[in-house]
Amino acid sequence: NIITKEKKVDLSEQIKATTKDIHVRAENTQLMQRYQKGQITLPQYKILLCSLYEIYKTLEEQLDKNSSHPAVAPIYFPQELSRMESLQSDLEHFFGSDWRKRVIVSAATHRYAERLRQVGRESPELLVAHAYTRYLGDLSGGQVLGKITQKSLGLSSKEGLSFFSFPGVSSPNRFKQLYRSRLDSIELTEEQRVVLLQEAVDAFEFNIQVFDDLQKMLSITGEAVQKSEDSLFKTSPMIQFTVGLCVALTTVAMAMYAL
Ligand code: HEM
Repeated sequence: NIITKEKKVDLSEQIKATTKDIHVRAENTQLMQRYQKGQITLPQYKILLCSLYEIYKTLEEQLDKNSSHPAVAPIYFPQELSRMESLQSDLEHFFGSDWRKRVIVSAATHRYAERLRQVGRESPELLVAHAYTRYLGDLSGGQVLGKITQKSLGLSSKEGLSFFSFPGVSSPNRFKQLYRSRLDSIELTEEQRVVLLQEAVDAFEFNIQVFDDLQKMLSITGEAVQKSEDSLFKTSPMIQFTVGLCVALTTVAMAMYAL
């Protein structure tokens, strides 16, 4: 009828408006704050790369599998956007040729990847929300983050930073425009649209949890190093008890032997 045929709000505008608040939350996570201040260290960056690898590997596997799905096809740009290979070469740069054995992934990253697989299996149109959240982010704030990373890590060349460069995209702004027009061309029922917008918020939430997990892992690793240094001088109560027991038993045994 006439009412439903009235001009609909574009999906690209709706998705941006719906994720505005959670974007601010993502920017304000401790990890992103430290990042922006140029306080990211090499161990921190390496661990972030591991998570990004797991996320993009899964996202791109699911996009490839569903590339002819009517909702996915318009936003399927493997040549221009695919990050898997660039992450592989960055990981190889920082970890060496045995990088595959050294990739460690946090629990939140596993949950994110699990959601991507589930969506790919059960409702591929929701992959649009995930692709939007990562790729448009990379083409926006990601460009500034690339420069910050190079500076923070004191890298003289672009080596190890291929994640941030998109050789197939000559103008990120123009590409973002194209991407938005493709988003707007996707046909969705009203219900699918509502669910997709929520999935975009969830996609940001998954990213926030990954950042929080990494932040925790890093402070624990920091503390763990400190603790293991301390423990060279302090023995645990259990060991103290065991040593005490051995001494006591030896004393008793020696006393019995002497008798
Ligand atoms: C330090 C952290 C971040 C900074 C400084 C930052 C900055 C920006 C900036 C300047 C834009 C362009 C806004 C515009 O074109 O109007 C943008 C867009 C975007 N960012 Fe971020 N961002 C950060 C983190 C993130 C994270 C963690 C995600 C998601 C994982 C994300 C996802 C996006 C998306 C999807 C867009 C496109 C919005 C649209 O045009 O529809 N950003 N960001």
